[in-house]
Amino acid sequence: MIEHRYPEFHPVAPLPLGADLVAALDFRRLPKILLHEHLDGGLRPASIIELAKEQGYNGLPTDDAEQLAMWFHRGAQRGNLPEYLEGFAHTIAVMQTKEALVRVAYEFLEDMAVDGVVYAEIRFAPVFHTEKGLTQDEVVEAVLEGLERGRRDFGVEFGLILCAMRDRTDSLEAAELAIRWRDKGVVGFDLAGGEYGHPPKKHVDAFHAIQRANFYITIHAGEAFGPESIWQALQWCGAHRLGHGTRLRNDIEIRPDGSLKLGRLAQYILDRRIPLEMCLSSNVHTGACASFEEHPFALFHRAGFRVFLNTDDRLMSDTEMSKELALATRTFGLSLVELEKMTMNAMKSAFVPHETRVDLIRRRLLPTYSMLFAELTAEAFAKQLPRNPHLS
Ligand SMILES: O=c1[nH]cnc2c1ncn2[C@@H]1O[C@H](CO)[C@@H](O)[C@H]1O
Ligand SMILES: [Zn+2]
Repeated sequence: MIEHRYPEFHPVAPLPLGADLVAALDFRRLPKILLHEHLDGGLRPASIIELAKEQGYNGLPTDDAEQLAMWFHRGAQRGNLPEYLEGFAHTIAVMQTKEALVRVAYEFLEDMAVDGVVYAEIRFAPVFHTEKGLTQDEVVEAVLEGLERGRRDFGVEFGLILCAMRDRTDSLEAAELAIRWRDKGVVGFDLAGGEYGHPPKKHVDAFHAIQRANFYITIHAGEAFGPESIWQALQWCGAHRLGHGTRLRNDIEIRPDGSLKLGRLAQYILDRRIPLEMCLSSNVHTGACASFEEHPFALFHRAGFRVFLNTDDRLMSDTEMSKELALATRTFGLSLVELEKMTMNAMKSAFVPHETRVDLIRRRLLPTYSMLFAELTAEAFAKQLPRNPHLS
């Protein structure tokens, strides 16, 4: 594949940046945007053990950090969403005090810095963190405190998304909580939890409250249920983005000649540029996809949908952004142009003001990508030079 961004400026014919060069990149160096990750799905195993001791929680299956990581990962790979979600009982159990919440949020941003993420949206359900007496407002305040400290210390920008849970009946309260905390770090509202049997339209009151406040909505849809759930998320609930959207694949037909026939829903999502927060590892673990190779991410991407990659639950799915990008690059032969495009897609879809998005694109994304293009082009030229036997 010929890959070049500024051929008109180049004195010589552009060189193909072969897939091998791109795949050999250290993916931590790519400036990344993460919009779909759960705070309670990404704790460090060692921190869980320490926090459990501090809070007197005896329910952990082991107090060896490596074993614990493996335990979470094993439990999450059973091929269905309800079992995937079981591990959260333990992470939530150790996130019940102000100190614990501040720490987990702070460590999240430190992990983001190590992974090369420059802007992250993190989500969680405050209602799960009141077992020891914190109010939901105190819970949000503590998480924001940890995130603010993390922003100062690690230079990673963030936005917080509050989740309502689809099997509960208090989504309106969750929406009101999100609205109360907007302008203080909360940037949007989500609906999470088991999808099957819990249609988003049950929560229209919550979504209408968000819409009336001119606020932002993303909804988990099309992960464990089909296009009907995606359609409800968009047309009943007014979602601005979709969490996963994987099963939108069922609304796209591949004709024998390889061309695509889009159903009305898929065409709408394409035309309206609805962002799809895709999560490869998590989808394979929950059974939304049988394998990485069969994941519709590349199909969507190459058909022009506004897609980008995410981690979902770094602990449960044993992943990080660099890993997801490497995996996608190797599985689908992504080029550097495609990686950059996907990162731009994510930044454009963030729930922060337009000016902030443009600023991050200019300051954090474009310069690093330009440098990487230059570096890889130089490497490709160097490979073509005849070997000089006098220089070792
Ligand atoms: O992939 C997912 N699909 C649906 N719900 C999820 C997923 N990962 C986590 N949660 C749910 O969201 C809550 C708030 O963060 C978690 O407690 C978990 O129950
Ligand atoms: Zn999720």
